[in-house]
Order: sequence, then C-alpha cells, then structure tokens
Amino acid sequence: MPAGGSLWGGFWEQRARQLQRQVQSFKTLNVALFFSVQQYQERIRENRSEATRSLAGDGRQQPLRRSRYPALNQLCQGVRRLKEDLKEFHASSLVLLRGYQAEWEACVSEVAAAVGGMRLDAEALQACQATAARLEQSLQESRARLRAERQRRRLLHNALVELRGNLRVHCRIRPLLPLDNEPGDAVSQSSAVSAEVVRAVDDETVLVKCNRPGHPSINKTYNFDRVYGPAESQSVVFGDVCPLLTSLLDGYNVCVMAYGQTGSGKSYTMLGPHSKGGESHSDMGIVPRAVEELFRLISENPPSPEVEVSVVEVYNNDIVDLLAKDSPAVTSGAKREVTAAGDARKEAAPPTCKAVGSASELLRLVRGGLQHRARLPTLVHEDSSRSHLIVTVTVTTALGPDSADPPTGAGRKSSVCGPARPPRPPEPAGRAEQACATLQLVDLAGSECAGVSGATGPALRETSWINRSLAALADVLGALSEHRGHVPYRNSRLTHLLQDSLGGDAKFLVLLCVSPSQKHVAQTLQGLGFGTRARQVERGQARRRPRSRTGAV
Ligand SMILES: Nc1ncnc2c1ncn2[C@@H]1O[C@H](COP(=O)(O)OP(=O)(O)OP(=O)(O)O)[C@@H](O)[C@H]1O
Repeated sequence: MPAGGSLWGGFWEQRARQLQRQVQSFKTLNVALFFSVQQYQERIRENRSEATRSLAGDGRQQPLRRSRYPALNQLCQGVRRLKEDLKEFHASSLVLLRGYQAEWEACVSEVAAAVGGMRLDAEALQACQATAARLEQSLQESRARLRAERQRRRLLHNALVELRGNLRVHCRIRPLLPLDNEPGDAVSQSSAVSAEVVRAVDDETVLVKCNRPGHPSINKTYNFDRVYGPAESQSVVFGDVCPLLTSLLDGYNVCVMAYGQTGSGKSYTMLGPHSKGGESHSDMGIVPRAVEELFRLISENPPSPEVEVSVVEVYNNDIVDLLAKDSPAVTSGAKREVTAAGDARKEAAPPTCKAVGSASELLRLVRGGLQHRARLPTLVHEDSSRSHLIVTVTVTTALGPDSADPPTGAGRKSSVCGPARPPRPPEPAGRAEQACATLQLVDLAGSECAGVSGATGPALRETSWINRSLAALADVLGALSEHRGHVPYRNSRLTHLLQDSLGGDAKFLVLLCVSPSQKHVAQTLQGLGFGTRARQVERGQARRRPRSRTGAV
C-alpha cells in the first residue's frame, strides 16, 4: 500500500476508474446476453411452429405414399434385372479374361522362346567373333610373313640383278590426265575410269586390261623390279634412286634413264613438272633431288671430291652441247655439235664440262641448258621434248690406301650393295689413286606415232629421228640380252653416247613411264615390251672406276 496521504488519494482514484470500467463492461455483457436470450426464445418459437406444420403435413402425405408403391415395385424389378444383367456381364467378362490370359501366356512363352533363341544367337555370334579375331590375327601374321618373304625375295633379286649386271627396270604409271581424252570419244570423256586400262596390281606387277570394240581384247601382266602406281609421289620414286648415289661416291658409274612414249611422264619424273624450275619441293624430279642428295652425301664425307657437269642433247642424231652458252653459234640459234667420248672422229669438240661446288650451282647450269633444249607442242603433248637429254655429273674422289675395291657402300650411310669382290693389288708407293665415276641422268624423247602426234615438216623429221634412235636403243639391248658378238652401239648417237652405261659396268636403272589411258595402249604395250627386254640383259657385275692421278680411266 502507498505510504503518503496524496499517494493514497491517487491509488483510490485509479481503483475507482478501474471499477467503473468493469461496471461498464458488465453492462455491455448484460445487454449482449439479453439479446442472445431473445434470439433463443425466437428460435424456440419457430421450431415449435415448424413441428406443428410437420405434424399436419404427415397426415396429408399418407395417400401420396400409397400411390407410389407400384412405381417402387417397378423400380425394384428394374434393379433386379439390372443385377441379373450385371451377373451375365460378369460371367462373359470372366470368359473373355480367361481367353486373354491364355493368349498372354502363349505370348509370354513365345517371347521366352525368342529370348532363349537370341541368347543362343548371341553365343553363336560371340563364337563367330572369336573365330574372326583368330582369322584376323593369322591374316596379320601371314601378311607379316608375306612382307618378310617379299623383302627377302627382293634382297635375293637385288643380289641376282647385281650378278646379272646391275640393270633394273622400274615402271611408273602416271595418273589419267585431260590430254588422255580422245576427241569425240564419249566413253573416255564421260568416264575416266573406263579409259584407264593400265594399273599396278602390286609393287612389282603391271596389268593391261582392255576390251575395245573392234580390237582383240588384251589381258596381260608384266613384271618389273618395281612398279609405281599413279598415286606414288616423286619422293617415293627417288627413294629407289637414292642408294645409287652412294654407289656413285664409291666409284661406280650410274645411269638413270627415263623411257616411254611421248606424254608418258618422263620429263616429269626426271626434272619435275616445270623443267624451268620454280616447282614446289614435293614435285621435284630425280635430277634436282639427286644433285641435292649428292652434295649432302659429299658434305657428310670429307674430303670433298671434284664435281663437274655437262648437259647435252641428242637432236636429230646430232649431239648438242647445251652448256656452250658462250658459243656464238648457240646464241644465234644454231647448235654446236660435239662428240661422244671415245669417238674416232676427233674434229668435233668434247662437251663443255663445268666444275661446280654446290647443288644450286649445278642446278643453275642444268636449268640454263634446258632453256636451249628442243621442244615442240604436238597433238599428244603440248610441251613435247624433241631431243634426248643427257645430264652427266662426273665425281672424282681421292681413294684412301685401304679403300681399294671395298664392298659397295662401305663407309656410306646407305647403298645398293653388291657381293664382296676380291681385293685389288695395292698401288705402287707414291701414286695416289682416284675414283672417277659418272652419273648419267637421261630424259629420252618420247616414242610417237606421227599420225597421232600430227607432226609434219621439220617436226616429222624430228619424230623420225626420235623413233630411229629409240629403235637403235632397243637393238642394242636385244644384242646384249642375246649375248651377240657385235652390239650395234654406233647405229645411233644416242646409243654411242650411252655405250659405257648400256654395255659397260655401270649400275643402270631404266624408268619406264607409261600412260594408263586406253588411247595410248598400243604405245604402252610397246614400252612394256621394251622394259621386259631390258630386264633380260645380263652384263656382269658392276665395277668401280679407279684411275691413277696421271693415268686415264
Ligand atoms: N606422275 C605424274 N603426276 C602428275 N602429272 C604427271 C605425272 N607424270 C606426268 N604428268 C603430267 O603429264 C604431262 C606429260 O608429262 P611429261 O612432260 O613428263 O611427258 P614426257 O614423257 O616427257 O613427254 P615427251 O616425251 O613428249 O617430252 C605433263 O603435263 C606432266 O605434268
């Protein structure tokens, strides 16, 4: 309770206000209760009057109920019928259901049987796959064996070739080109494939298969030491020439000669697509590649040998010096004639022979010489060579005291090895020995049929000389293969120039170029025949070409 009198007064005032508020709320509650009581009383009254009304209505409805009995009866009968229908429906549904169940069970057993069958199939498939894998493996093994056998056979064949005289024939089939289309020939124009009648069966076999209406059908195979298909690159072809350069530096004469009809790819193979240079490295022909490889080998094996080059062409059976640029005769258009080494007629000058110190220097000279080479567009080839081109690279190497006649390739990175030969007797003291070897790179003019090439006038004379010199070449090879006592080298300037390589002791590679086209099939058969005859030549083993510093070869 508060302590002071004023505090007491405040307390009671507050208390009085509270009580007044309570009284007020009780009054409000009382009024609300009053109204509720009145509402309840009102509801009781309403219920009473409703009950009275209901009792009165029940008395009125008795007759109505009685009138509704028949309808109720009908309704009951309808319900009964409905129940019976329902029962029937149930029974028929049951029958259907059983039928469906039987069908389902049959399906299930069919599926089970199929699954079982599939499992068996899968097992059989697995067994087949296992067999296929075994067969694949044995195929791989057989292939590897075949490769090894081929390699062995090639080595044996190489040894045989060395023994028979180092003359190899490689055949290159060029791709089909637009120039192979025969004017007006619907077949070859519409289908390049049908016009392709020459193909490489494997890397040693060429197949010629041709059925032309009105001509006897041809189906013939030819074997060579190596066959290049149309897709084989310049570098692949050079890969087989490359080892010969090692032999050259070991003192062996080497000759690589491209033979084939006009437009068959000889210049492409030997020089590249543009003989004037500027081609991409991958297109480079054998001449630039051989020159680069030669100087690469030289740089790896010091001391450097002396290298000289001469470039001549045989044109209309005249030997023309293509390096004699300074000659007024050449600049004025007439060409200077020279003679083959060993020719009895001494009145003609030997070809210009230039010393070179690098591959680029040598190639510059060759390209310069090529600008003077005789060329002419013909109906068969728009840039046809009308002369035989002979690039001769002479390499003179000083031989060490223990280097007399080693097996080919000794001391070099790679080589085409011949069988070992007995050592030569030692040179007298004080005489340094030199190996002087020549590399002849020959791009022959193409054989051609005057009627087909459309040659007339001077061009016809060129064609005639080309064909005559190629016939002379075939005669020489024929005489060599038959071991005739007389070999007609002097029937043509070409064979005379190549005498050392053809009948001598050089390592000789003939690159036989052929067109795959049906249009050229007759010339192709002639070329393949030439290659086959060349393979029959046996010349004896290649020998190194040593000479004393003072003496001649
Ligand atoms: N392997 C090849 N791949 C692509 N094109 C080639 C191939 N061989 C030759 N050719 C093309 O075929 C055409 C004829 O080739 P090439 O000039 O070498 O013939 P050729 O035998 O030297 O003819 P000719 O004896 O008349 O001079 C050229 O356009 C050349 O580029």
